[in-house]
Amino acid sequence: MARNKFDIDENLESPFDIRHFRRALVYIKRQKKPMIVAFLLSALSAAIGLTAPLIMRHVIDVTIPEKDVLSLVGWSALLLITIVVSVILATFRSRIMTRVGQDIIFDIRSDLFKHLQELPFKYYDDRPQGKILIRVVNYVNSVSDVLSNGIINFILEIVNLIFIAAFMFAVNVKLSFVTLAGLPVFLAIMLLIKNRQRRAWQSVSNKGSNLNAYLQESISGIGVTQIFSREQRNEGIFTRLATNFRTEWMRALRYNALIPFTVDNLATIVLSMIYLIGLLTLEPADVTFGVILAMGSYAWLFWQPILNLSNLYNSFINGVAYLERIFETLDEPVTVSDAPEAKPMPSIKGNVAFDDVTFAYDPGINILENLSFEVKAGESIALVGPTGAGKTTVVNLISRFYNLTGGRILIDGHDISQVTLNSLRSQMGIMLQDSFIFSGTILDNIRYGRLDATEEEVIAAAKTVCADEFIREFEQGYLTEVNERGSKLSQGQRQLISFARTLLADPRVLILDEATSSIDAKTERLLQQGLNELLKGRTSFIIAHRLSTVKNCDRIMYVSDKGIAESGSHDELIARRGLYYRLYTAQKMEA
Ligand SMILES: Nc1ncnc2c1ncn2[C@@H]1O[C@H](COP(=O)(O)OP(=O)(O)OP(=O)(O)O)[C@@H](O)[C@H]1O
Repeated sequence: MARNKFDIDENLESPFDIRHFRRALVYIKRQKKPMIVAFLLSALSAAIGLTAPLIMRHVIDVTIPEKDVLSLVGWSALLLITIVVSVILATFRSRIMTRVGQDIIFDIRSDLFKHLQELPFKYYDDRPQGKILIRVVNYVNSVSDVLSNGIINFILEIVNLIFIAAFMFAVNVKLSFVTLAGLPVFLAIMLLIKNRQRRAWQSVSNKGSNLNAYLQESISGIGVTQIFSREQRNEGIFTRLATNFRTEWMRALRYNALIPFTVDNLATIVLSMIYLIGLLTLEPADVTFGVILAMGSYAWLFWQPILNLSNLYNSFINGVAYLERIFETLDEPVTVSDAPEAKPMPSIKGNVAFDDVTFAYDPGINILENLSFEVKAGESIALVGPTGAGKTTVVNLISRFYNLTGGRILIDGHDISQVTLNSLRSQMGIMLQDSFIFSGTILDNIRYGRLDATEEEVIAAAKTVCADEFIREFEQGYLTEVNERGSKLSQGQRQLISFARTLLADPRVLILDEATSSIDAKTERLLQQGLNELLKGRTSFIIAHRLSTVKNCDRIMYVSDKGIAESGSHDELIARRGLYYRLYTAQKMEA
């Protein structure tokens, strides 16, 4: 399914599945104690609140006719106390539940983040980042309230309803049945709109997800947008997505608004019926004026939990749809993971062998086919060749970022699919063209390579790769704060920092994918000395379009036609006058 586009809706049409909700109990169970306390506080607060109509009935039927002022003051004071106590209890409950909600958010987000960190490149290749982000941020926010307050309120409203019904029947049975008569009408209306309402909210979440994905993509690509003056066009796309979102939101709200509208009208009709029937049967029967007033209050109170329950039902429906997305992410298989019997990779010497390797990103479209070669420890290998030939793919496979379609890759004779990922990758150093800089200081960024490195070691690494000089030119030197993606730094400076980071990690196998492409020729010459130091005794794979960078490598492999078309030293390949020769002479002529 094409998911990797901002305007393709995610599929949210699966029917309401209570299993997602049951699975969420894991998170709820961890909050059992505070939730029980909160529930008891709420129940107590609600029960106290329900005594008000009884007090009113007594005051109207007994205290006022007797003109007992002292008693009236006493009852008024009691009424006030019930209100104050009820408010205090509700405040405590609200505090507890805010905490519970945040703890649930924390737990789900931690699980999601941990899983996202383990998911293979393939997962990220297939979907826009914005759609991943909205799951971790917005969807988790949305379900937390349903899983915490939602559950408590649901139980509470049911209990509330039972309490109110009990009080109501205790006061007058006949008028209680008049109140209940509105229920079947309400249920029929709910049944009529529930599916449409659910689909409307699913659509809102889809449009929100699309909007988020586009926003994220636009912010990341703002440079390209401005270069190509695409602002107006992008605004058009954004307006379309935002309009879709607004339209769906308004549609969903119309369904939502139908519920209070129905409840209010039914409650008013029921209330009128109570007054009408009550007045018609007023004394000498069992109905007093106080009873009619109390029943009116209870009838009004009775419809409140029903309104709340229908709103909660709506939240549950949405919550389950969000839970589905969250669990789908958590269930996303970690396809690149440790084999059941995986052993740690022993200290790597650096012999690398491809044994009949075939690889496809998408089934049926092989990028590499039956590729075999051997590299001795300490050898430096250059991978050159046309764009899209598969050079990056070759080096990504050495670090096992993807699983092979066929064949094996061996390091020092160990099949890399049979060793633990951590032990393998921690001994590899990978530097990409787009050197990622994290928000923090330059020091932190270099130290990312080895967290326990001392400041001296960080500086030494920076010196080796010729980064020390420019870092010291910043006012704050190594403590200069850089933004996420390193927007304060030039592309070349980012590459140098990332070089220092890799050097610090002291890897046995080094992979440089266009790592020096943004460094000027003068700095590159300087860096070359450091690089020679860095390469000594390590196996290295260097991808570079600028052939002058890789001339001195022990071996140059020309990647094309799903394999290695030519392989040899620079001099050998020049003498052969083949593909490499043509590429080299073409570059020389350009220069
Ligand atoms: N994540 C991916 N999903 C599907 N196909 C991909 C993916 N990444 C790369 N490819 C395809 O695999 C082929 C090899 O890509 P690769 O990046 O290895 O080429 P390359 O030789 O490193 O190219 P360049 O010199 O442009 O960096 C290309 O045809 C590309 O379209």
